[in-house]
Parts: sequence; C-alpha cells; structure tokens
Amino acid sequence: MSEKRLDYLTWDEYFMGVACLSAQRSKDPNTQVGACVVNRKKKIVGIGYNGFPTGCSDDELPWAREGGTLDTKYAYVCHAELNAILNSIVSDLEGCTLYVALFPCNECAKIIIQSGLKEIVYLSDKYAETDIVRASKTMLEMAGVKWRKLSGCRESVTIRLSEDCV
Ligand SMILES: Nc1ccn([C@H]2C[C@H](O)[C@@H](COP(=O)(O)O)O2)c(=O)n1
Ligand SMILES: [Zn+2]
Repeated sequence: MSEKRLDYLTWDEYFMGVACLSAQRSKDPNTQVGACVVNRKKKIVGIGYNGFPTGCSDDELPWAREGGTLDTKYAYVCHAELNAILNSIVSDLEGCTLYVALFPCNECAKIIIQSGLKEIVYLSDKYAETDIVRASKTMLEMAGVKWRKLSGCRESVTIRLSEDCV
C-alpha cells in the first residue's frame, strides 16, 4: 500500500491540538487553557497556557477561585492568549490567527487587537454570559477581529509517547 493517508489532521485540528496540548502544562486546577498563534503562511509563531508569571511560585500563589482579591488566582494568573502572544518568535503578528480553547476575556481582547491578530478560533465559550466576555466581543467586533467556534472536526486527538509510536 502506498496510497496517501486520508485521516491526517486538518489545519484547524492541528493548531487547536497544539493549543490543547499546551493547556496540559497548566497548573490551574479548574480550567486549563492553551493558545497557539499562527501566521498567514500557516506557521506557528507562538504558544502559551495559563499560569503565574515567570518566577512566581505555583506553590505559593493561590489557585482559589473565591475570596478576597489577593487570595484568588485571578489577581496573578497570565492568560494563555497573553502568554502565546508574548512568547511569539516574531515581532509582527499582523494578520495572524489565534487558536484558543476558551473565548478570550476583555483584557486579552485588548492585547489581541493591539497585536494585529485578525481571527480567533475557539472551542468553548463557557463564560459567554459574563460582562467580561461581552466587553471582549464588543471590542473585537469594533476592531474587525473575526471569531469562529471550531466545529465539524474530530472530538479528540490521541498522542502516544511510547517507543513504538512510529
Ligand atoms: N480566555 C481565557 C480565559 C481564562 N483563562 C484562564 C484564567 C484562569 O487561570 C482560568 C479560568 O479559571 P476559572 O475561572 O474557570 O476557574 O483560565 C485563560 O487563560 N484564557
Ligand atoms: Zn484573558
């Protein structure tokens, strides 16, 4: 048999798969988010996941969701989108697409817009009813950044890490 394989990943599945693999690095006990920035030539130029800033201990800062401002993760965590953009290997992200597991918040929307990204592809919009996401969509729409939910693709991708994986 020397026919071309037909069940290879689509571009969308590939880039979202990379974003989701990156999410597995997150220490957040409740929501792990990964993001992947892709340029017009379909090259990955940045990857990130949600976590505390470099040098800020995962074991000392809080992972709680509730409590005073200083006692929850929200005051400290860097979102996956921020990290993917900051981790970018190129300085100009004009026209790039962001693949991200969870729809961006308002703060990330600002960064996405200012970085020149043109499209967001996401899996979940579980916080759609919050003002944070409403504000995000207002700004993204005004700035001409498109978004689409990834659909019609395979539900899962298996990655094997054993010697006989090839
Ligand atoms: N688009 C987003 C939204 C959220 N995050 C991060 C921020 C937190 O670490 C976590 C959300 O936690 P939850 O409130 O669901 O317990 O996800 C992000 O990286 N990107
Ligand atoms: Zn955010």
